Amino acid sequence: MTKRIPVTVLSGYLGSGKTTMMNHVLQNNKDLRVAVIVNDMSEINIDAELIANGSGISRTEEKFVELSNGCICCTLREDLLQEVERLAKLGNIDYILIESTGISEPIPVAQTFSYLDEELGIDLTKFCQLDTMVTVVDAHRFWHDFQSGESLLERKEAVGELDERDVADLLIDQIEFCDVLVLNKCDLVSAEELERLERILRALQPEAKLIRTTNGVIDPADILNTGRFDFERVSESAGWLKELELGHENHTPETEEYGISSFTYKSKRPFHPMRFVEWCDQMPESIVRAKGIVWSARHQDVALLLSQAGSSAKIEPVSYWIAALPKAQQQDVFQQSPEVLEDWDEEFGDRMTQLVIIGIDLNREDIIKQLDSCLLTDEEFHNPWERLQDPFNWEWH
Ligand SMILES: Nc1nc2c(ncn2[C@@H]2O[C@H](COP(=O)(O)OP(=O)(O)OP(=O)(O)O)[C@@H](O)[C@H]2O)c(=O)[nH]1
Repeated sequence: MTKRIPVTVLSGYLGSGKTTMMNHVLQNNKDLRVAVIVNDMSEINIDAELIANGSGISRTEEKFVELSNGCICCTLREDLLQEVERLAKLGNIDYILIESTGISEPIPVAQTFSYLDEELGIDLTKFCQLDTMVTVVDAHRFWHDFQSGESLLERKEAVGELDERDVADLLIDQIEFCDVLVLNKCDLVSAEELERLERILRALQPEAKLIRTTNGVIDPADILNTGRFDFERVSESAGWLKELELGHENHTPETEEYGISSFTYKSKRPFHPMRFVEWCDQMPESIVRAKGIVWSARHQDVALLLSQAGSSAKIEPVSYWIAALPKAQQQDVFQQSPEVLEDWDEEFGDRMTQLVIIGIDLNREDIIKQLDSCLLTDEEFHNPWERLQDPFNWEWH
C-alpha cells in the first residue's frame, strides 16, 4: 500500500497571518517536498502572488495550486477533493499544506479528509491523512473582531446573501476546532494583554498546543508531521464541553488569577422562554462564551442549544429530549447509554438546563441570580405551559 500523504490545514480569520506563516514554513522547511493549496475568495488573488514570489519555493520544489472562486468548506469542496487526489496520485510530494480562506469553518474541511465523498466517489482517506489543524489568531484584532457584533455580510466578506454568520461565530468555530492554536502579531500587543488573551484562548480551547508568533515565525515541526489530528478528540476539545464534562476539575487556579473563570449553570426547572431570550439579548459583557443545553417550558419535546460568542447569541432546537421519545425508543437509549438514568427525573426525565459560562471577571452569584429569575415561578410552574408566549415559532417535523 502506498504511504498516505500527511496534510496540514491552516485556518484563521482574514488577515490573521496565514500566508505570512505559510511562506515562513516553506522557506524554512528543508526536507519535505510540499504541495501548497491556497484557497482565496478575493478576485485579485494576493495570496497567490505572495507565494509565487516568495523566495525558496522553487528551491524546495513546492507545487502551487490555486483555487480561486470559492471557499474550501462550501462551493469549492469538489475542486479541493479533485486537486488533492490529483496531487496525491502524482506521487512526487511528501506533504500537502492547505491555506483555507479566512471565512471557512474548519469542521467541514476536516470532514472532507475524514470521510468518503459519495457524490464524487472520492475517498481522500486512501491517499492522505489529516495531520494537523492549525488556527491562526490575530492577537491585535481579536477582541475588536470578537466584540464587533458584525456579520460577515455587513463586512462584505460573506460567501453569499444567505451566509448569516457573525464574525464572532466564525472566530469561535476556528478556535474550538484545532490542534495547534497560533497567536500571531504578538509584536502589536503589550505583554500583559498577551498574557490575558492567551489565558482566555486556553479557556476556550484547552487541548490545542498554543504557540505565540510574530510574522508567522514558527518552527515548521510545530505544524508539519505533528501527528496530532484525531477527529473525535478535536471535536471534544472545546473549553465549554470540557467544563460540562469535567466541571471544576477543569479549572486551573492560575487562570483564575487573570480573572478568567468558568462554571456550569444547572437547573431542573424550565426557563420562561421570553424571559430567557431577553436575558440572552442582554447578557453581561463579562461573558465571553456561553454554550449549553436549555430546557424551555414552551418547548417540551426538544432540547434547545444556546451558543453565544461575543455579542452574537443563537438559540435553536438541537434534539428531542429522551423523555419525549416513544417508550420503545427510550428503552433502546437506556440500554446503549445507561448513564442517562443517573440524573433521570420521575416526572420530567432528562429535561434540564446545563449551560457553561466562560468569561472575564464574572460575577458568578449575580449571573446565577439573573438566570434563576428567568426560571418559571411557582405560579407559572403550576399553570399550563402551552399558554406561555413562544418567542421562536419554529416548525419542525
Ligand atoms: N505587525 C505584524 N504584522 C503581521 C504579522 N503577521 C502578518 N502580518 C501582516 O498582516 C497582514 C496580513 O497577513 P497575511 O499573512 O496576508 O494574512 P492572511 O491570514 O493570509 O490573510 P487572508 O489571506 O486575507 O485571510 C500582512 O500585511 C502581513 O504582513 C505580525 O506578526 N505582526
